[in-house]
Amino acid sequence: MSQAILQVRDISLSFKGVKAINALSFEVARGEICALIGPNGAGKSSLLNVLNGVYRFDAGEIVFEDQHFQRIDPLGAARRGIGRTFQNNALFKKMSVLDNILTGLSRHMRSRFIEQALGLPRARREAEAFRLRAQGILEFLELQAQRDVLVGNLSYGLQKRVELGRALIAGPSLLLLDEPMAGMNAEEKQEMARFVADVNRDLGTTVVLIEHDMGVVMGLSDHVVVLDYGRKVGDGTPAEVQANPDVIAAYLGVANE
Ligand SMILES: Nc1ncnc2c1ncn2[C@@H]1O[C@H](COP(=O)(O)OP(=O)(O)OP(=O)(O)O)[C@@H](O)[C@H]1O
Repeated sequence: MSQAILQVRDISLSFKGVKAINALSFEVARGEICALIGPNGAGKSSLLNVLNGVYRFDAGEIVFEDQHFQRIDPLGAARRGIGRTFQNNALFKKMSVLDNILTGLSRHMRSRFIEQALGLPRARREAEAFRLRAQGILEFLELQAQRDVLVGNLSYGLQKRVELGRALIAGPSLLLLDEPMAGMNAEEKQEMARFVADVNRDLGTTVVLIEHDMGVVMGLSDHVVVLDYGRKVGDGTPAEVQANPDVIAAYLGVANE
């Protein structure tokens, strides 16, 4: 088993001639928290969409768990252990917290719809196992008290936590988080950072996250990759990246203006 859980090799992606990602290569070590940073339009979300199979890349390859891919599809990515949350959360507001978390398993069900509808034994056993897993996630994320609350009635910070739970229930080995702290107040950010660190440490999940708050990035990540116009302009520890003149010019300088 290689040290790197993920290798991005020379990946390019264009939209009608606009290069969103340009010959990008970097590695994510197993067990680390890797932050992707860069100005708006740098290609960060596009990269997450490439990694979980939503966008088809034009060139290069992805190596995940030592397997080489020239193409990834969303179902295949989910089944191989790549989980994902989105920038604008896509929860079901009129469903309970528990049911929202259970929707994270829809791609992993073995029993067929007809077996579920008829309540056949395999479907019943599967449903029970999934409920137990959901219960474990609720406890881990300290959401037991909100188990039956409709998601639309929760605070924004708690909704983001439910979204994390929905991604976690499938037991991903690699979790992609698209701005998990966006729009949060300082307290909510701190709380979410704690949960991301707990997921990484206690569940052993490798995390790749996009984040704009430099304080959060520097405190939480083991590794930072900096993008600008679809290219990599920095790659190293938070301290190395902070001291890199190209990064300061491309991003940190701009952010500090
Ligand atoms: N579906 C799409 N169709 C056309 N162009 C797109 C699409 N998605 C992204 N782009 C373009 O690709 C480039 C990279 O965008 P992307 O959203 O990946 O950047 P980002 O770093 O995530 O930015 P932000 O921080 O604003 O979310 C931009 O020029 C964007 O306009």
